[in-house]
Amino acid sequence: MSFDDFHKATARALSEKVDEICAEFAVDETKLKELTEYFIESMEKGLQPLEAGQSEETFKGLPMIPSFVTGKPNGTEKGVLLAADLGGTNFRVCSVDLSGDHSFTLQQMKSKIPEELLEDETVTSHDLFSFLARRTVAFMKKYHPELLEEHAKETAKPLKMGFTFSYPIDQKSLGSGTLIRWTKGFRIKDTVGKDVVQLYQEQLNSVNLNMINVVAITNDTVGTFLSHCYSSGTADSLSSGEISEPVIGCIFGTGTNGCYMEEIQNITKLPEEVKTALLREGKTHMVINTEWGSFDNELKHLPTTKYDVEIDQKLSANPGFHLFEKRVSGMFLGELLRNILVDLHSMGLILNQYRTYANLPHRLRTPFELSSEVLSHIEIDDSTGLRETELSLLQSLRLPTTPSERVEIQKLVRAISRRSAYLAAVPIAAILIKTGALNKRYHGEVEIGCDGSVVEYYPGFRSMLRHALSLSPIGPEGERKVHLRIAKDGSGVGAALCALVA
Ligand SMILES: Nc1ncnc2c1ncn2[C@@H]1O[C@H](COP(=O)(O)OP(=O)(O)O)[C@@H](O)[C@H]1O
Repeated sequence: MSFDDFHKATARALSEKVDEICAEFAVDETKLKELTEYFIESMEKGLQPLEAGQSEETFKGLPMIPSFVTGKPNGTEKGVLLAADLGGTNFRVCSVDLSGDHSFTLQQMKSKIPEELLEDETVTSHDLFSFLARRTVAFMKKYHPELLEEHAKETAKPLKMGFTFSYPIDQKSLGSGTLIRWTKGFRIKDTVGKDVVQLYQEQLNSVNLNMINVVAITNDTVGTFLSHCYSSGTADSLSSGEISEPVIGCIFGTGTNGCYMEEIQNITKLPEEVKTALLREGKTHMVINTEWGSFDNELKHLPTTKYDVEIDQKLSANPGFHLFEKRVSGMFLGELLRNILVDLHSMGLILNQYRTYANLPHRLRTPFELSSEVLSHIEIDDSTGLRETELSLLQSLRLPTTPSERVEIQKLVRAISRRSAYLAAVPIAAILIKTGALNKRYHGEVEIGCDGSVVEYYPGFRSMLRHALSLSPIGPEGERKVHLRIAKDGSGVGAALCALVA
């Protein structure tokens, strides 16, 4: 065989293998229906008390965590509040001034979480929470020296803070929460089982910020929902004739999660005395943090490729958990592509200038090095010879590629993102069906408040999600009633709103 023929044969073999992999990533109408039905079943189970012998730590179903938030803001709330937000990549401290007319002003300081807090196995809770307290001091000094001064006086009132903590916690009240398990990077063992509000407050006290009272803990998803409720229904949207109702808050960023309002009657896992007390106060609904990243941890219905198994079992901090998240969220999209490329290389189909695995560029061998942002550039590259893809891969991974390899890489990227967006439609369709939201009121139009870089910036993510909604059991008619809204600064404002009602 000539050199040229050999190359053509390899390119053909690569293309065939890639098509085979892409087919494994496909999610069709039947699968969407099956997944949506199973999601509804999982929600119903998750609202019930744990069975004998089960614990929050080992429970494999949908966590469906009661948030103790029992009302939706309507945009008339007022006041200055503080908020802190610990996500998977950043820690933010903000002050929020709610003006009472659906608008607010926000000041914030964002700090990247240092690598060693995420990776070092010897890190303790003290290390993490003292970092958070030090960043809080930095924020107060920079943006609110007047409040610090004020608080030197004895007459000063404490400042309320809401803490957005985007990891599964067990809550018994709005003001405390025990960590169930870390997800998205952290591995700090001694935090599990502890009240993270208390850990944060102790460190704030020890840096002389005891005038800050952490009064509410919430989840980024619940925060997104509340903030969306506060901003929604402005004069602008009403004059455009919209009468849609906020029903879901969701995140598609480093991780993925969602929340909605459930009838308190249906939350049978709430202790009877709590339920009766709430109902006596006239509360009828509570926001449920579904923790949908954990949907189908038993892998009864989720589409699963060998790459999903590899990432979950060998490369993630929490094997066997958050399996939905590992197929959908920003943290895993690039890692899926990286694993596929390494596998195709091991079959001799791609990157053949590197003889062995050990010869591959270091970055291609490093787990979680390839960010979904790179995939977002490849997704829409229509330049000649996919030059932008070439540059993106060179820049991010120091990886040179041939034009025909790039065509195959783009196919893979599109298959990975499409599966992510299609799966993202499943919980949304399921919640709309379970709550009957599309049949309520006259038109049944609903708003979904979304936050996170993937839903905000990944090209085509929202339209793919919508397409999947139209294929799902809510059908094209249901899909048309859904308004996806980006909830900006959701978690900060949401936490402030939580602190306000605490
Ligand atoms: N332009 C982009 N396109 C696609 N994904 C992005 C983009 N920018 C950031 N991301 C991904 O989004 C995730 C970060 O999500 P983000 O919502 O910004 O933060 P977090 O979820 O940690 O609060 C990362 O996985 C990152 O790779």
